[in-house]
Amino acid sequence: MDVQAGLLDKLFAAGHLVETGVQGLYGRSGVFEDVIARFDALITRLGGFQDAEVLRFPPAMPRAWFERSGYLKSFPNLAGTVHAFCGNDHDHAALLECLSAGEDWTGQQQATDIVLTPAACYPLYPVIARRGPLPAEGVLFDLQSYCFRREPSMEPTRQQLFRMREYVRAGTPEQVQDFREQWMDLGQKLIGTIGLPFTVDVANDPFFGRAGRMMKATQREQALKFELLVPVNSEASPTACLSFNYHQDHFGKTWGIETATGDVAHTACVGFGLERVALALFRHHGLDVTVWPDPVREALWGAA
Ligand SMILES: Nc1ncnc2c1ncn2[C@@H]1O[C@H](COP(=O)(O)OP(=O)(O)OP(=O)(O)O)[C@@H](O)[C@H]1O
Ligand SMILES: [Zn+2]
Repeated sequence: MDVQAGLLDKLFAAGHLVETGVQGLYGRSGVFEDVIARFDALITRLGGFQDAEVLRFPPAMPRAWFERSGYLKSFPNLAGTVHAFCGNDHDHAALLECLSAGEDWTGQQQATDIVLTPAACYPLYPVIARRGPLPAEGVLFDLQSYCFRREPSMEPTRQQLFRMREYVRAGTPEQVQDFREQWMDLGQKLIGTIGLPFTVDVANDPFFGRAGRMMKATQREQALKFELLVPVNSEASPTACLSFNYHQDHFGKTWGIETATGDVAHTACVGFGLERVALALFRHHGLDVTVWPDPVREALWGAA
């Protein structure tokens, strides 16, 4: 049974999400934002023992970094590029004419040197590489960004602009694998603390096209991606709220990141889908946060 066929409508009616007419592009209420901020802070408290370096990027990155990252090879359909008007007075007049005639005016737009960030960790790898070889203990970063993916959907959990909090580790294979193991435990503890039912399962990224089929199979065989899933839209297909990714030497090779001993660095990241966790909380504990179970309120807002 589809337990929450009307979840999106309920969220609109409660004012937690604000409709724009575009699927997956929503405004958020103050309460919704507060839930996100509290959950974000809970992650920080849980991860506080790690001494991660905090970095924040705007939700866009240099096109040159994006091109080199390999994203277009794997996910061309999800990418979002920033285009802008680069014309003269004549082109401006033509644009306005198209606009008022209800015709396509976007032919005037040209690609800029900026693209939208597809995952919070994408702008980080070139920055790590630029700093030179890693220290012997490796490095750990704390990131958060709005991310764009062109995947319009009626499911409130699949948005085109959403926030991802991440911890990203770079170092030796042992260091990054230990990190991922540790966060697979901590992630389950975290979601348990806020009273959500979950399962953890091996997963794959949505690699594009025929070549992508092979990559999906390999990723699963090698157990490079795990997801923590919570039923939100339906019990039958639970939603990935956290993901635990081991990239092996993919980004190390792409960006020339070296360990202290001169080997290609390995990387891993744990990603928290902030909107998805907030939506899971509303789905399971109700649309009114003041009546959420005491332990959940305590975990998010502290003791009353
Ligand atoms: N379209 C989206 N809307 C909201 N949150 C998302 C979306 N895509 C991913 N996320 C969140 O960001 C986290 C990290 O992104 P990741 O690339 O691992 O997701 P994903 O495996 O592509 O998700 P899915 O399999 O559902 O498409 C996910 O665990 C999820 O919580
Ligand atoms: Zn990542």
